Amino acid sequence: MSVEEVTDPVVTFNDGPAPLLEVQDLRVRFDARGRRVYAVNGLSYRLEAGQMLAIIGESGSGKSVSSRALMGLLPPTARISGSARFQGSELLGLSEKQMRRHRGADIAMVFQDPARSLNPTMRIGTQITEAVRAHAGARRGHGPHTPTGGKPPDPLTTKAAAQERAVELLKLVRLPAAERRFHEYPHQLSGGMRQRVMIAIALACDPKLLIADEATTALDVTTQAQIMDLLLELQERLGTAIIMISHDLGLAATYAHDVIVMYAGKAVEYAPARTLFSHVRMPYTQALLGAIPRLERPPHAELPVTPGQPPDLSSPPAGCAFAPRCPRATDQCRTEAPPFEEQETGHWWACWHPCEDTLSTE
Ligand SMILES: Nc1ncnc2c1ncn2[C@@H]1O[C@H](COP(=O)(O)OP(=O)(O)OP(=O)(O)O)[C@@H](O)[C@H]1O
Repeated sequence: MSVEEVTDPVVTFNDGPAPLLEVQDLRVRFDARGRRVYAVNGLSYRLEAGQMLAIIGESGSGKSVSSRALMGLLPPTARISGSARFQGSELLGLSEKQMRRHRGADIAMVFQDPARSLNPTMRIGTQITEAVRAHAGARRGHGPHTPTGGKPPDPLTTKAAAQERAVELLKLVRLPAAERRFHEYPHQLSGGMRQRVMIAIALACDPKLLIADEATTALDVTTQAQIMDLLLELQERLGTAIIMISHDLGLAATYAHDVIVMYAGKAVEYAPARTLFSHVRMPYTQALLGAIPRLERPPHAELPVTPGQPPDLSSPPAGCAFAPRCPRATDQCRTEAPPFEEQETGHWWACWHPCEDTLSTE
């Protein structure tokens, strides 16, 4: 089977005003060393400005790959198809130069490991100042150190103004003693502080969309809650839309407006958070809910969802990918993939034998 041969009907949304981001039938496969991996297999969703969408699922379900595809951050072995329209314009298929414009001005990403993303040899103030100047340059179509081609330079490309903005950003992300920390190196900061710095760098471009990929996973639960509160506050104050990628349904339930549950590269359930958690339909979501991480669980431990493993994405099964692990599975599930459809208003799922409300967590 190849991605091109997949016959799932393409999800279509009811007409309405164009959202900030509309992803339609996103597919990503990797071709390397004679092996083909079907990492994302027809993902569709909409994200409105100022909203938070959580993408949830076990390790390997395609959460990161689907988001990196939007940012043009996948290796050349990736084959991408579908559509991702950001403010009405297509992101997929852009050249690296065109994509850099978006990364520099509209969309930013924060990753799990701030220690690796920050330069250990540079003071954090310098790193944020550079980001501010680079984005100001990108807005004007030039870098901080390149000629302006007759255009007046953006004030933020000057060092002093950019430094001032950098301190402002550190205060915005509530870094304690921002002015002092400005002169420190990453190793002098705690993990939570470093993540605040990464968020400050991401905000340097005033993004309309922030993708937080397991941004709090490496942190202890208290710091995790502080960072999530910060993201929520920024979203409310600045109107930034957020895609939160996480293993953690508890975080999604607390912070997100909408939730997508992914399994084996597909969305299997998608609804406003309140609907999803009070009327779980997909047995996989039900299994995840039974496995919300306990406080003592190590942060990177696999979710003990339900016995069995997700399928090998180099040979996806013909029927429902969750069938081999699903207590409700029948022969139909093993042979025929259930369509992903809006089965109740605003609530999408892909299951032949969905859970009834009596099984929900209400
Ligand atoms: N560069 C690559 N080449 C081949 N396969 C890849 C590549 N990157 C990711 N994959 C595969 O794509 C699938 C989806 O990976 P992805 O990182 O999106 O999962 P995830 O849900 O984000 O998992 P995690 O929570 O562990 O980050 C996995 O099977 C992974 O092994």
